[in-house]
Formats: sequence, structure tokens, C-alpha cells
Amino acid sequence: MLLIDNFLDRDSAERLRRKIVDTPFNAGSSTATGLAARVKNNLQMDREKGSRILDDIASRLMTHEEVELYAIPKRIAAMSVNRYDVGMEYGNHTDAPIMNNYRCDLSFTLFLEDHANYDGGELVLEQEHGLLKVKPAIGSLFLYSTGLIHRVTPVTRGSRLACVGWIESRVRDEQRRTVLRELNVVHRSYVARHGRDELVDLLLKNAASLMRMWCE
Ligand SMILES: O=C(O)CCC(=O)C(=O)O
Ligand SMILES: [Fe+2]
Repeated sequence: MLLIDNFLDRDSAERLRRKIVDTPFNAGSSTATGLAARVKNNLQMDREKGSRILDDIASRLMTHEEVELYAIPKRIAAMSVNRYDVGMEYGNHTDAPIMNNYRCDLSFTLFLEDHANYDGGELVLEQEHGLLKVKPAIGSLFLYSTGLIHRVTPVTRGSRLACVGWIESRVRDEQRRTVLRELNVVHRSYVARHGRDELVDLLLKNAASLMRMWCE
């Protein structure tokens, strides 16, 4: 998982938030499938009326350097902007593995409300080593493996606004993505210290081979 706390600077996040607030919202349960529909109690921005907003977030995501390195994104399988008012929550669930015919490897939440403006509304993930609670500042992006069980706790004051979405990666296996990312770190650190030499060429050759072997 990865938290990028300045994915959007405060001004851009605020501007985006104001555009979203002016767009109509519908009941969120209409877009959940199976068991998730029973535990989902939130509001969802109208997909058609908010399509420019979703496109804008998608293009920022697909071109963000840290997202590119971490997720190796191929495309975004689905996205929505959700609002949780007082009493709303999304109980424990796992996100669907396939959306719109695309595989979902990573889930993300872009936080679009200042965390001082609402109570509750934490994103809670069940991990091997216990629970992880996520409630960062406005403009933060959190990425996590789609297979994890997670929930959004009830909002008890104010409203929680966030954009959520699912990424199909070019490299479906998380361990392989880690290898590629860390080779990139080795490459950059080595060049910074020693400049470019024949070892760098060898490293890049092998990193490229791994990418070709693993990418889809
Ligand atoms: O709003 C969030 O942080 C996550 C919501 C969620 O789990 C979902 O929409 O599937
Ligand atoms: Fe979810």
C-alpha cells in the first residue's frame, strides 16, 4: 500500500471539491453488486453529470510519477466519487475482482474533504498484522491491493467526500511490481552516486527483460 499525501495540492483539491459539491448525487447502493450492496450506505456523484470531473482525476492519476512506479497502471477499471453524510458507512467487504471487464489489481481512495471537517469515516483495512486506519488530509491518495477486506466507519459529524477507483496494472503480481520498483530505486541511486557506466546498462537491460516477461 502507498499513501501519497500531496497527490493534489490543497488549492487544486479545494477547487475539485467545490465542483463536486455542485454536481448531483444518487444512492450508492445502486452500483454495488452482491453482498456489498447490503453493507453500502453512501451517496454517489452522478456519473454522467460528473464525467468531466472523473476524467480529470483519471488523467492526473495515470500520469503521476509515484502512481506509475507503484501501480504500473494499464487502465482504470472503474471510478466514482462518494459522499458519506452523518450515519452513513460502508461495512466490511472485498471489492469486485473484475469491473467493466477489466481486472482490478489496486484500489484507491482520493480524499476530498479536510479531515478536520468530519468525525468517523475512516478507511479501515484488515491486514495480516492487524487493522490499518487511514484518514489523511484533503488531496491525499491512498492505494492498496484490491483483495483486502476493508470498510468505511460511520460518519458521526460532517461529510466525508472521496473519489474511489480500481486500477488494472500491467503487472498483476504485487511481488513482481515490488521487484520492478526497487530496481528503479537502485538504478536512480546508483546513477546519482557513480554516474552512468556499464553496470547501469546491464541493470536496465535486465529490468527491461523482467518488464517484458511480466507485463500484460
Ligand atoms: O471511500 C473509501 O475510502 C473506500 C470505499 C470503498 O470501500 C468502496 O467504495 O468500495
Ligand atoms: Fe471497497
